[in-house]
Amino acid sequence: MEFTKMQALGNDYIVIDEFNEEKIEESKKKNFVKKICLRKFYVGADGVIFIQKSDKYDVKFRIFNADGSEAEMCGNGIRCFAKYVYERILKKNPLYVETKAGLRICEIFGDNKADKIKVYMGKPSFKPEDIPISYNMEFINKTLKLKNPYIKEIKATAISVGNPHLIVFLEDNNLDEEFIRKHLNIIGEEIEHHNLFPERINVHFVKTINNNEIKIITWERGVGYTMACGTGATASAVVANKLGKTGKKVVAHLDGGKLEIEIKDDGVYIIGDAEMIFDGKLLVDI
Ligand SMILES: N[C@@H](CCC[C@H](N)C(=O)O)C(=O)O
Repeated sequence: MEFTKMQALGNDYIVIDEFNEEKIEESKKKNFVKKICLRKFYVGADGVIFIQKSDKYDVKFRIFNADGSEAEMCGNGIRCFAKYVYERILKKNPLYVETKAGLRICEIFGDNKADKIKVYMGKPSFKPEDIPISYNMEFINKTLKLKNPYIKEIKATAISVGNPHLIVFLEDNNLDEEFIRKHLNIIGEEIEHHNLFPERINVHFVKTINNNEIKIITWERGVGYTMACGTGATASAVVANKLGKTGKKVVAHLDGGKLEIEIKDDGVYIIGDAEMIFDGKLLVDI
């Protein structure tokens, strides 16, 4: 079985091209993803992207986390996907992409190659049912009770950008980066599985640098610590703007690099790149 390893901001994915034929049976996808993402035994990645035919738009994007769960959207993954589709399947620009979160539009910059990709990320929502969160009103700057030994409660905001995110500002919680990095495995894991979030949640610890820059440490649902999360950066920028911390154009600094985010009336846009690392052929049965 052939695959391509790609990365965007250090968020790494195995891309499987099923545009013309299904390579992994639907019922086997979850277990396949869980195994192939194991870094010591197989290829290793934060997740797997499947490229499929769409009945509605140009092409269909499916993203699975390393634990085998299927997510609705992925901001870094969709740039990897768009680069692959544009360079190897369909030279169409912009690309209209079907995702579990709805339509996403990828505009490609570059002559023959997709050097940069601008993605329309849709409209964010704070509605509890969209996230989902078991709370009777919008969860904006509210207190979340925790049980770990390091921190008893945090002030945070829950938002959906197609997938669920909880945004925690370090400055609003008197926390510093070193503390979060040290205890991220415990705190991130607890929040991801908190009973307020029936479908679990991605968690981001954000520091406001100035009116147009933020810094983010990410814990991803179904993966754990990752070097970046595109939907998480989008969500963080929207919440920072909503809380009056930043303007509508923000540069997010992530452990894997920088992402540009712009909030407009019709939704949010991100601009960044993606890279093909290698093509591979799986020699073991998974
Ligand atoms: N890394 C991604 C998000 C991938 C999905 C996420 N872990 C979820 O379960 O919602 C990104 O760049 O957005």
